[in-house]
Amino acid sequence: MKIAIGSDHAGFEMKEKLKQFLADRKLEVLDCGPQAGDSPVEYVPIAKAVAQKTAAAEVGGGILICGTGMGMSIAANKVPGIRAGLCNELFTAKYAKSDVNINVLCMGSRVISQRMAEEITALWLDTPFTGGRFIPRLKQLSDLEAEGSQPCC
Ligand SMILES: O=P(O)(O)OC[C@H]1O[C@@H](O)[C@H](O)[C@@H]1O
Repeated sequence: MKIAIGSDHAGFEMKEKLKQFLADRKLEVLDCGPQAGDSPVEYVPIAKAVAQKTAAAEVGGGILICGTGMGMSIAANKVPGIRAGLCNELFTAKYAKSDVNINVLCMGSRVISQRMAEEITALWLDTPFTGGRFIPRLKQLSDLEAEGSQPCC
């Protein structure tokens, strides 16, 4: 499986180490930038690149890292087809995958350690989607996405 990854300047170092972590797990990595972390990088274009590649099924999933992971998750969720989840601890990571089947994992490099980021990434990769009662809930999410901001009442 191929994973797209991206960060802003705050997440650059964590991204670089996660690339190696993914490669060690025999995963192909598509780096959507940046190529250096020594100057400011806006998170929105990077989130857009990773999310669009994920939504287009060019990759099997995406990982985004900024200071908190919050901006990245909000930006990625603007792309149709994306279920991005901000996971800075293990419990959320497990259920974000089993129940919500998030296709983009977002983390905060100023919130968690590299070790925790790797544990969260492994849990996200290894936890299967439960399916069953969660499938109609995901359908409701995509229906809501299709509705957009049209007033319903
Ligand atoms: O380094 P500065 O610009 O202060 O902060 C960048 C972080 O602030 C938030 O937008 C994001 O989490 C981003 O990573």
